[in-house]
Amino acid sequence: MDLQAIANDIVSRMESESDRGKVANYIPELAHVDLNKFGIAIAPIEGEVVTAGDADIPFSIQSISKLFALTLALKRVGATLWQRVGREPSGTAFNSIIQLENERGIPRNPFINPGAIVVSDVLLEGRQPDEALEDVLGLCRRLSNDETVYVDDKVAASETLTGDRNRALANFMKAEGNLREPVDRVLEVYFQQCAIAMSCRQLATAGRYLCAAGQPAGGEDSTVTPERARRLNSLMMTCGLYDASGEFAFRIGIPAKSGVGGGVLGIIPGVASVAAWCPGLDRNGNSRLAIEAFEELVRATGWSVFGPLVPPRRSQT
Ligand SMILES: NC(=O)CC[C@H](N)C(=O)O
Repeated sequence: MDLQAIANDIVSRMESESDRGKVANYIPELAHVDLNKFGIAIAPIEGEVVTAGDADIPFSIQSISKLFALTLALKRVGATLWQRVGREPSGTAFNSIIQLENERGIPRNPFINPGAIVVSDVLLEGRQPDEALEDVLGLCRRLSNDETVYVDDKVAASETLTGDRNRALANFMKAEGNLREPVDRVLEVYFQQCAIAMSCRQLATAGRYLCAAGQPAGGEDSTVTPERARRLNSLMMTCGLYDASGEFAFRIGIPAKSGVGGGVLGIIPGVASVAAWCPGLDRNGNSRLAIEAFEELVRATGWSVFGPLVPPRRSQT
């Protein structure tokens, strides 16, 4: 299979797309990013990473960081985490408040904002915010094999200024007894981890730990056991794209995690890790063109955990 030709083809199709969605502007610093950017990187479990388009430009990974933070929190406290965070799709927006009150401060899953804020609390317990952040940043650097991965301070400052909704979620959980550390310190960790910047190449390389766990190519990496990788993948499948997770599973059929910076990381277990990026979002806060790119990719490669996608017959189009 010529992955380079497939990636090039996806980039040229995306270049001609006129409906590119809208950049996230509730975090003002993200509103400056150029809508015309598009990149894709495919990291097979063995061999060279294939890239096309703007695959080496770092972007704000935002909620994709929730995956790395969750990986570390599970290492820290194991399955006890599930007493404080659920494992069900939320069916609501990632920053919804209403469900949290109905469910007494226990977030539905670790990939919506309140769930990730609990995860930040777990990472912070017993240490300083910069130590907890170093843990997440260090994991991103180690997995991507690139020490240049950094926190974009402007994005972190921008979200700290405008993050009142997240403050509301965190204060409510504190009132319900589901946060142990002070709200400001928990959010300091959360806002900064969301502001980690990575390129598609770095992100796809990092995602290999989830597609290679238990495979010979997984080698000695002890980031996750094969069992935990399977569970993280299943959470990505059911909750990784918020309220659009069902639609993504229906159309594309691989575990994935999105962020409002416009990135999507997708895992094809045992095969490859893929990152796509275009900053324009759809109404659910997922990148419009990154999702299209994944659809093109699984159609061209047959990669889907539910079996190959067959190109539609002419009569059906
Ligand atoms: N969906 C996202 O990427 C949301 C992350 C963003 N930092 C927020 O808290 O709103």
